[in-house]
Amino acid sequence: MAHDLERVASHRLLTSAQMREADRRTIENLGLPGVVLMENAGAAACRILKTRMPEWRERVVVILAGQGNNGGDGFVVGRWLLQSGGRVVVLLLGRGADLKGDARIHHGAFVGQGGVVRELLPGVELADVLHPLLLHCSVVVDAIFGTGLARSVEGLAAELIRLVARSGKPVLAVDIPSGVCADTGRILGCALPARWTVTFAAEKRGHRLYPGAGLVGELIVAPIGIPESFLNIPEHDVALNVTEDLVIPKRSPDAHKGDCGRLLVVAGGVGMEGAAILVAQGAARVGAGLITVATPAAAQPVVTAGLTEAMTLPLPLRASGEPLLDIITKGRFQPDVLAIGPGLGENEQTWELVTAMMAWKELPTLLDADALNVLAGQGERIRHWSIGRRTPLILTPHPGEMARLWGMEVNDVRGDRLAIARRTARDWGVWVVLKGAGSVIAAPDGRAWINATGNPGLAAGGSGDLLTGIIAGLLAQDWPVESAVRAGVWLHGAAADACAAEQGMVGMLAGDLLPHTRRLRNGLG
Ligand SMILES: NC(=O)C1=CN([C@@H]2O[C@H](COP(=O)(O)OP(=O)(O)OC[C@H]3O[C@@H](n4cnc5c(N)ncnc54)[C@H](O)[C@@H]3O)[C@@H](O)[C@H]2O)[C@H](O)CC1
Ligand SMILES: [K+]
Repeated sequence: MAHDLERVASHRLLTSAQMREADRRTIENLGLPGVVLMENAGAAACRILKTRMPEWRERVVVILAGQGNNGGDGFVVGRWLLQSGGRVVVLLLGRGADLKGDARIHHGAFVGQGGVVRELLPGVELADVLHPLLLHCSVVVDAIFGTGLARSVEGLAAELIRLVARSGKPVLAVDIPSGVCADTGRILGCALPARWTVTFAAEKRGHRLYPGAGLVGELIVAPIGIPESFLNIPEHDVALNVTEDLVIPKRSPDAHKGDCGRLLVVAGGVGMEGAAILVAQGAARVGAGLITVATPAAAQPVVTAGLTEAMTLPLPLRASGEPLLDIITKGRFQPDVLAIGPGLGENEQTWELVTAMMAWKELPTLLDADALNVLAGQGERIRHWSIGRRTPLILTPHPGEMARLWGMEVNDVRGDRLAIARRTARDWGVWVVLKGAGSVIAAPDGRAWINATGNPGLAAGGSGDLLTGIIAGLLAQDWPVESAVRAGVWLHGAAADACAAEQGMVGMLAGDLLPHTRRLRNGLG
């Protein structure tokens, strides 16, 4: 039963406007009144509370309610808890008499059932009200703000959130932790961290976008009667990055190394040999057939020593007079896919190399790290490259690299990572992976995905290089670009999660992820 209740019907990540629209359609097209949806929402949250905290009845349940429909859900939770013989106190921000619509109806039902509502009005000594209640409380239900949060949280609401957060009591958030913007994951003023969040019908973007995503705790999606067809509409073009819907080519039983793709990695430099090695190892561990690493001549011996299976190619220094690209184009290795950037250094030579390679041959190409740094402020050039291209161009910046590409502040990138990733993909006609907690993947056609695998253990040198290798290695095996990029990002994070499960997050090395990457990649097909 619980399993069915928690079934995830859709991987779409909705905005609050899209959710309201699905709500409206259900009310108008199915004739189900909003008060029924609210009843279903509150009842589902109540069931989750009881399963997650079986000892809830031993103490008081404190429900924090706001003036909107999120507060209405809170009254439904309260009524069901009362009917199960529990003790409940609702702290309502504002007056019961000011409530409207469905929330007003459920306030009435709660009070009718004998429920206690304490109204919090300006001038109240919040600490005096909260202290004794929290002392005897098992769990706090956060029904202050949901998807209707429209501006920064201030005043009494902010004070309430801060006091409850400081108490350390377990919090079950209704729909979304109050204070988190459902569309962007931004924290509007302050927000209440939850141990569990029960959301309705589908996840919202704010559940997966940081920093808000970090406050959600365990996320449970409960159906409330909204049909799946109202959730899965094409305009709902942002989804959780899962692998089930991806086209993953099967390897034929008689495959030989030439069938598994030839990848040319252009990476590394003196003191940055490890970057080139990690790209190649990532690609090898996801199954790329033949890998050649072109690296500055002075770095080649170290890169070669670090790689048993891959080949290396020395890039001459400019002083040799030989055009950099010649050494690659004259070589016998004819690549299917290019990965350029990690460890090359932000210098003239890298710029020359990147621009020459982009002009050389139209191959699926991934640009990362210094290949992106040398293109700072050159979005127009990137857009030009992508015009008329039949093979994908993939950029994998972290927020700092993205900021440099656009010539903007890194905080502006961080403030709305989804929007900037989508704009980059659409305006420049490229695939984008904007890295960071909850990496955003954006396609040139406007679709986007938020990745949920991975953990802070990845915040260490080398992990980006590994991701580049993984995506390029999958591309080299002729995976469709969407599959290579999405599965690559998923795999990279999932490998980190598997690694953390074994030995913890701290001290995780990019190289530690390789065996997990291999195992998980084999699980994909
Ligand atoms: N959409 C659905 O299918 C269902 C949603 N339910 C629940 O309803 C909320 C959304 O309700 P809504 O009334 O639109 O908004 P909120 O309750 O989140 O908040 C609006 C409320 O708060 C005021 N307000 C907004 N921002 C602030 C602020 N910073 N400071 C103070 N006050 C603020 C605003 O003016 C309103 O009064 C959704 O999350 C679900 O929980 C249904 O119950 C089920 C169907
Ligand atoms: K809430």
